[in-house]
Amino acid sequence: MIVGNGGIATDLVYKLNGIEIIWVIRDEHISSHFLDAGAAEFFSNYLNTQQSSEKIIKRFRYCGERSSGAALGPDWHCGAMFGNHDGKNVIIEYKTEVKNISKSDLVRIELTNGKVYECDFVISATGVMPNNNFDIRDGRSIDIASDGGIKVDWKMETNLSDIFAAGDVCTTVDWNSEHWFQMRLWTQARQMGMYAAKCMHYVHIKEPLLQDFCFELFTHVTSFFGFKVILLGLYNAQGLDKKDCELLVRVTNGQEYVKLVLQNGRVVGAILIGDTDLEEMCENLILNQIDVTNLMDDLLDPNIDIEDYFD
Ligand SMILES: NC(=O)c1ccc[n+]([C@@H]2O[C@H](COP(=O)([O-])OP(=O)(O)OC[C@H]3O[C@@H](n4cnc5c(N)ncnc54)[C@H](O)[C@@H]3O)[C@@H](O)[C@H]2O)c1
Repeated sequence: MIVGNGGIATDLVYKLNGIEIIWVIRDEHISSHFLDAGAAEFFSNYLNTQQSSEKIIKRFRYCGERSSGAALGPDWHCGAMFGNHDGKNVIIEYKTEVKNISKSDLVRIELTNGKVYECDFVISATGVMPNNNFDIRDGRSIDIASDGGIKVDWKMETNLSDIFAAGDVCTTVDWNSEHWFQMRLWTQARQMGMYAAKCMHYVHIKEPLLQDFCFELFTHVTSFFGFKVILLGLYNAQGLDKKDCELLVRVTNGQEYVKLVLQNGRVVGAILIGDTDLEEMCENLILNQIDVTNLMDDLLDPNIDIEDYFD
């Protein structure tokens, strides 16, 4: 049984083969932490896919076996994992949670929807919680945000001067980034860590500092069910009034899912699944805020090379 609907759960459902999986999610569609209902529908055909061979990866791969150091990033698991079941079968239990777990020979799980399952093991992948449980020797206290994270300003500094926080433990407050928002992801943790070090140095040498450009635009690149997934800007209209937004969607089953989020005729976010080759165009459209009202019909027309248009 896999409990949770985020990155780890989605990765594992794809990577585990030769096994029967019961996937317990609180939401109405899979992978809701990242995807909208349309994208989840696109992936629904791949739930029982047996992953055969790894695609060739053209980037440096991290390995945790020989050394310690940075997080493994997308290499936190290697290759496919096989059980001893004939084939693969994924059963999804929507809009439910675990009510009770007990252990005899097998693990017995009672769900809030009344169903009871017995399984060999349970993987709980229900996200991260900031660990804010520490004391400062001189009795001063650090400001904590409502989600439990340590509040940091745009220089990653807490309310106590010379104390900085970065990554999952912190919560960004009053950051004026139009197209960026915080999400507890290893990519952001890494960027924040490097940026915090730079901020500390600049505070120390008392020189002015500009906010790092990686906080200008939310970007996350990953892969789900063997497809490249790129999330840009306010890709799910995060923080926007949905009434003001328009969506442009192009779906080619088995190949790609493209969704652009527009507000006042300007692209503010995008979900790109598959080898769409649209990421650079979307990034530029979001950052430049070009009015595309007159181009709506052409923007996702596969017969028009829209990138040339903007060049
Ligand atoms: N290196 C990588 O490529 C990689 C891959 C996956 C995840 N991660 C990282 O690992 C961390 C944890 O990942 P994750 O998948 O656990 O978290 P996540 O934040 O991606 O998703 C958490 C999910 O759990 C659900 N949830 C929360 N409480 C629940 C409950 N009581 N019952 C059922 N569902 C519940 C939420 O609705 C959400 O869908 C994240 O920071 C993530 O960035 C890294």
